[in-house]
Amino acid sequence: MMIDLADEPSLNINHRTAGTPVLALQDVRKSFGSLTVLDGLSLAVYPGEVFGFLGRNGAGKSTAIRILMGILRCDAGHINVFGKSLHSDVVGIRQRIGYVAQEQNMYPWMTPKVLSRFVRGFYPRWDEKRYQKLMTDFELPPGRRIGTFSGGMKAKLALTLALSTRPQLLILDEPTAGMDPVARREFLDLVREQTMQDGATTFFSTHLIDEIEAVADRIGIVESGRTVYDGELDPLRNSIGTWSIAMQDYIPGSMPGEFSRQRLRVLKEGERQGRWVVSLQFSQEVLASHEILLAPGWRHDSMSLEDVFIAVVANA
Ligand SMILES: Nc1ncnc2c1ncn2[C@@H]1O[C@H](COP(=O)(O)OP(=O)(O)OP(=O)(O)O)[C@@H](O)[C@H]1O
Repeated sequence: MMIDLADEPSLNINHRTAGTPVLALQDVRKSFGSLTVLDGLSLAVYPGEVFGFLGRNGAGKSTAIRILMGILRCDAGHINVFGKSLHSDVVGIRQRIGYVAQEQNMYPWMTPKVLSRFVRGFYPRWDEKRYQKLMTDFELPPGRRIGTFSGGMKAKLALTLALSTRPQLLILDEPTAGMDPVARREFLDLVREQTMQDGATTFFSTHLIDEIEAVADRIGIVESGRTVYDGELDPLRNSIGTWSIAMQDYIPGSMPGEFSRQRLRVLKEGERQGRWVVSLQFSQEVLASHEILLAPGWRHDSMSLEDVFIAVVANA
């Protein structure tokens, strides 16, 4: 039986339109000299969601975030935050954003206690009670010099600061780098809990797949400065499958089922441990219908989210 693929398979943008986006990037471009880092990046983040921004090292995540924070200017494209153009009111917009950078550059001679006195003046919504509570929850010593903190402690302090501004948008740039697994889980749980409490929106950059799985409602995958997927995790996971067959049974060019090569996307195929392995992406309708009839000798192999991510970025 031929399978009828109603839609062309694609990795295109599939927005869930839940109101006006809190954050919208459209065709954003940025180069450093001859190096193009953002090559038409587009994505939208909706109110109340945790959006995982996923990409390999060097994909352009931090550059995009630095542009969002007004630290860098893009060469072209449009950025809207809270429904208005970023450049119309960078300062006002920043006051409503909590930002945790990849590396913490805090004055090493300050203590958390002194730091809160220093920072609160910049943020009209500063919540000292919350600051104290989070410091206690994270077991951060209020009177110790920040220069003596470990990387994980600094990241927790940065999150504490960001959340104490009662942000409407929390932007986290690979915040758990350098944390042990227990601390990382604690950190992610807190992000989830606090943002749900406030109804805030979170934009979370990482290259760690398990973090995304733990917290994100939707994801954007960036590769070479372009969005290669923007949507929920399950449809992406469900649209990709891997099948394999023993090498001696493989007929070159054959497929694991009766479907035409033109109507699907071959993400990867090749020999691995004596088997011919094929990773394919289908239209979601076909997968939802469970109509894939395997040709003799083929078996369906399970795929982790990491496999899915690798398949997607390798073909971007
Ligand atoms: N100021 C700069 N001048 C020149 N090149 C830069 C600059 N900032 C970033 N780059 C380059 O831009 C590319 C993307 O870097 P970026 O830090 O945005 O990636 P990333 O996705 O955040 O990576 P990672 O996960 O490793 O942090 C890299 O090749 C980097 O070397």
